[in-house]
Amino acid sequence: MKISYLENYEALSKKAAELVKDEVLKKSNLLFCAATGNSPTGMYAEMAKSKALFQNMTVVKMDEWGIIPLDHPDSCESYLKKHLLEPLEITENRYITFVTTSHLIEEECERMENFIQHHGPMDICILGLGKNGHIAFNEPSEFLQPGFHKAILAESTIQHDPELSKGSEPAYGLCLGMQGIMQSKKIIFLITGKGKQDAIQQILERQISTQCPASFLWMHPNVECLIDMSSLSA
Ligand SMILES: O=C(O)[C@H](O)[C@@H](O)[C@H](O)[C@H](O)COP(=O)(O)O
Repeated sequence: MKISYLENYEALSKKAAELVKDEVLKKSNLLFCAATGNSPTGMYAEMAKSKALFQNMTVVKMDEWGIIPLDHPDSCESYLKKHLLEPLEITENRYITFVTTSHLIEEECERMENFIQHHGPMDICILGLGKNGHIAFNEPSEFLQPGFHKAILAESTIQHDPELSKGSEPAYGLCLGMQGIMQSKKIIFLITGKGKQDAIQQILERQISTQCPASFLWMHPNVECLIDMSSLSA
């Protein structure tokens, strides 16, 4: 994992967008797996300034909350539409998505896993760091899951949106598994935001543990980890 320290969020966003631009110039039809959340928002805005470069890129949604519908303003779907698909003019046929409705979970996980097996691996996978060390919704646990799966969300993850706890079953999400992440050709790992010092420290200790799924990124040969220095003390 190559670690770069950036002065602030803006610098991190610019650097991350530059890294993607370098890749799209080498291969225009990138398969781009997109995280949501605060970490990549600035990076996507930077990419939108050069949207002509991304005419052939296919975007894959990395994860989605259960319980809330896709058209809910807090869904990953709504986020991607607003921050990535519309600004970059990614057409419907270049966007791979899924629903999280309870009776379709198994089917959707299988469909996404098949997509990855047939069209993958991802050329670029964008990851953010959860406060508890999660990547996508791969939460700290005794075991991690390789495939696209339903994940029961940790308490710190649910705090993102109280609506997620409204259903009759534990709050869940669907997400790309550890194998899909680890097989990506390049990973851009964005570390920014408050309350992440413990997770950052665990990563920097270079000890690989299922209790910090992000620590597995040390085993990947091509990870650009960008750390916003303000998150080291926030
Ligand atoms: O939101 C997602 O798509 C990811 O599943 C999630 O892993 C996220 O990257 C982290 O929780 C960090 O979230 P922030 O970027 O909002 O800090």
